[in-house]
Amino acid sequence: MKLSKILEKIDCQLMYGNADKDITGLEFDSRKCKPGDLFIAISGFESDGNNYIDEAISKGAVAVLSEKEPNSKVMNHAYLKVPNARKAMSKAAAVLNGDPSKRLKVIGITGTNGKTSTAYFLRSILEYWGKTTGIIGTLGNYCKGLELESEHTTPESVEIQRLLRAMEEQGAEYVVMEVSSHGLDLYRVEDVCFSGAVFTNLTQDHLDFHKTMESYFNAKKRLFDFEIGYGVVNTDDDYGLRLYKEKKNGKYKVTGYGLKAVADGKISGVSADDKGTTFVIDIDGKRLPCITNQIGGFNVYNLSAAILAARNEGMPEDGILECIKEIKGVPGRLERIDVAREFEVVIDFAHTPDGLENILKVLRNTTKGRLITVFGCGGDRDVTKRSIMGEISGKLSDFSILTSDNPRWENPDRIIDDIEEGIVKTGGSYIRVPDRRKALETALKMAKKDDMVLLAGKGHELWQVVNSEKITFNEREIIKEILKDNESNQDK
Ligand SMILES: CC(=O)N[C@H]1[C@@H](OP(=O)(O)OP(=O)(O)OC[C@H]2O[C@@H](n3ccc(=O)[nH]c3=O)[C@H](O)[C@@H]2O)O[C@H](CO)[C@@H](O)[C@@H]1O[C@H](C)C(=O)N[C@@H](C)C(=O)N[C@H](CCC(=O)O)C(=O)O
Ligand SMILES: Nc1ncnc2c1ncn2[C@@H]1O[C@H](COP(=O)(O)OP(=O)(O)OP(=O)(O)O)[C@@H](O)[C@H]1O
Ligand SMILES: N[C@H](CCC[C@H](N)C(=O)O)C(=O)O
Ligand SMILES: [Mg+2]
Repeated sequence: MKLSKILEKIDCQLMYGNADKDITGLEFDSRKCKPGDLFIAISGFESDGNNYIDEAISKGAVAVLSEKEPNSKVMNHAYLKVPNARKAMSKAAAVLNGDPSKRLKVIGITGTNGKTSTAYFLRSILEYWGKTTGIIGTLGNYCKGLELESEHTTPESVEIQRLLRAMEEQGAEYVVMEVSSHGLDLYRVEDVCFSGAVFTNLTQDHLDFHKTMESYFNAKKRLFDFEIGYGVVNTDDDYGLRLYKEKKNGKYKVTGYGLKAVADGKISGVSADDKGTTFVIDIDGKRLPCITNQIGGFNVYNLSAAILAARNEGMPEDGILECIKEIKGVPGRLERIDVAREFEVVIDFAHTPDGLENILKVLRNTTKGRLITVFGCGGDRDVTKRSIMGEISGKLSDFSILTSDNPRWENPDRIIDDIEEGIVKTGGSYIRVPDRRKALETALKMAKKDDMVLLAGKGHELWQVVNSEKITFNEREIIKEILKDNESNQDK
């Protein structure tokens, strides 16, 4: 595509060069630049892309986009100055990829917890309706057999637009997409045209990045400031209720859901056993009797959000209710591992205070014996959530094993110190086992008849991030190996 086509759509000044050049791709990382790319120089939190312009050019970039004045003459290479490089990058990506979200129906899901779960449920429901549906989120990006790599839950705008185009080419009519607060703050979804948006909840996480809950909320709220078709909002959540009240009489329809009276989609009659859950949603004078194989109070919320979004898309209610009866669970969320022992093992992705509290309450209700919890907290992330999670586990578990969960550049022992600060307040029993494999061994050795071992925090993750290295760590496999070793030791 000619650079001039992109220029037409963005607020920019052409400082050098001409706009007649052909641009074949966009790249914000100089190390990955290819011939024909437009290099976007971003001033980041860690470094400044402007320092890598020469490298980008040496790798073949033919044009540069930046917020800064050019400091070396890049006459042969068009140089565009923009007020906001991330916003310009998003627009350029949409233009270069032919604005796929204008033809697709993209449903964005935001909130602290439950995005992946709600997205998976919604995709299953839409596909049951016969709609080809792509998904973008924490578990990867998929569409009808196509699998596309990306690093983030909500990828960079350049990747998002590329993914949406690929999904459209794959025949997608719908795309369900997790929208993280980082994604919103860093303008990754600025040029995605959303058919609808869901808000699951807002509880403490990511304060390393947002600093305060208010600015975290404001980031999430941006999804609802776009020109969206409708909103589906959890009104049992305090921040959700604020959002609902603010947007209720606005430009688009907002459906509140929850157990409390204010909801438009009012949930009641929740009843669960270990095989599933039943509940009712009253909406627009109708009763929707929901029967599902899924358990966990939080999944009642996740399913309700998915049901109401599908309903807003025009899917017939009987199809939705039929689909949720046997809907597929989400990998790494409340996932029971078949250990063939008298105790049970569950893997879950709880990595926030609210997530951990919820999963522990669910398991407490279904466990006759002791609840043994293995968990840690991510390094280089919200430090203040650690002691709160320690406190929660101390109160709700019979025994906690404090271990590592992606220490990244931090010292694992220091992270555990922070968790320990919270757990000691409760008087709950615990030990520190920083090596996660040893922590799993300890838990499995302790577990007796009717006990439940919860492995929290890693969920679907098949790795442990130590410094910048991603070391293979597959909890499902490791559990099996440990149990096999224990068996053969007993046989000796
Ligand atoms: C806090 C955050 O989100 N940071 C993102 C941000 O990084 P940054 O601004 O610090 O970038 P930087 O390292 O300073 O570099 C500035 C620019 O120079 C470029 N560069 C750098 C070095 C070089 O040699 N050449 C070069 O061109 C970089 O590519 C970048 O464009 O912009 C980068 C690229 O534009 C992102 O990769 C990076 O994500 C980091 C790695 C990250 O870990 N993000 C996580 C926290 C995240 O986004 N998580 C959310 C939430 C998950 C959830 O709760 O579900 C997600 O959506 O995944
Ligand atoms: N609606 C919910 N409310 C509170 N906790 C939830 C909810 N849904 C799931 N959880 C808990 O949070 C964990 C993460 O769920 P899920 O992966 O769906 O969230 P997410 O918002 O996608 O997280 P991430 O921000 O890491 O992408 C689950 O394993 C479960 O313990
Ligand atoms: N999306 C979350 C995932 C956390 C997963 C947990 N295993 C950790 O590393 O803290 C984050 O980036 O904060
Ligand atoms: Mg997710």
